[in-house]
Amino acid sequence: MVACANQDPKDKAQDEKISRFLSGVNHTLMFMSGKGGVGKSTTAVNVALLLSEKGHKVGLLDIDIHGPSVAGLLGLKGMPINIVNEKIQPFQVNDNLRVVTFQGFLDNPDQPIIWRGPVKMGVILQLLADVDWGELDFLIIDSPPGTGDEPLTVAQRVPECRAVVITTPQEIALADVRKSLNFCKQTNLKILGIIENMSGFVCPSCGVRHDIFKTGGGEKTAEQWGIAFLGKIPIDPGVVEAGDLGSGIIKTDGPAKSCLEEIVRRIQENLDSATENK
Ligand SMILES: Nc1ncnc2c1ncn2[C@@H]1O[C@H](COP(=O)(O)OP(=O)(O)OP(=O)(O)O)[C@@H](O)[C@H]1O
Repeated sequence: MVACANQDPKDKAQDEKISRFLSGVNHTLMFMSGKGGVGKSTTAVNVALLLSEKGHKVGLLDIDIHGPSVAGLLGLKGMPINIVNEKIQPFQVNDNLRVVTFQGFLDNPDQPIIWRGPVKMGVILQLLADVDWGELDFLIIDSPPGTGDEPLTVAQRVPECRAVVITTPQEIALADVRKSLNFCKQTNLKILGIIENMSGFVCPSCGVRHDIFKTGGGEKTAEQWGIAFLGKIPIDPGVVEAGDLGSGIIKTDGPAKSCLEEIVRRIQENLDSATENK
């Protein structure tokens, strides 16, 4: 059930502000998942890094208020937030990648955020409306798992946004993904496609493949729902290492890197054909 309140005049002004601030952004993608821990932030961060390495201007916005991971995955823990003329200045990670995460506002990153919905929504709206992104080819939004205030705010306030849904292949994750897909339908959030993460593991010592969380569930779900399948990423210890070091998958040479490169290619292809068919 989607509980959408009637639009308040204040909302209209806020919406205008959001579209003004995002007017220089070509594509906005929200990375979502039904279940926690399926690798949504890892995928979002690495897709952003790979796009930026290809020369695209990329913004990465972490709207996971309770468990932000983007700063850690990029090795940026403790980065301060810079505000100039009341506009949040994104942190420059490389020539083409700029990042904003709520973590930058916290003095102590280990302090839990204990807020109710309206306060949280105010912060998310501020992260959408007050960041000085400038011109971007891609804005990638990393949302927390599930269908709460954070993805709902983006779905309602950023009409040009498209969802990229991450899942692992086993039924317990797919059951929650179906909720995410229904959420997209009910909020009219366009879906760019599904990514299946942690899809099989090839033992580096003996070369035998083990489908630890099964395989193919994300692809099958995409087929059943008539949604694009963007690709599979295997379990790769290099991904964990890159995440813990904050270095990004770009610096690894395991099997996940080539799969992510292929996924980035499909994301671009699908966006191009979506734009042509507009
Ligand atoms: N393909 C993979 N192979 C191995 N480990 C992975 C893979 N994808 C993600 N991981 C690891 O799984 C853990 C969880 O990943 P991540 O934080 O990206 O998940 P999430 O879905 O964003 O979680 P949250 O519920 O906090 O939003 C991390 O330690 C990450 O390194």
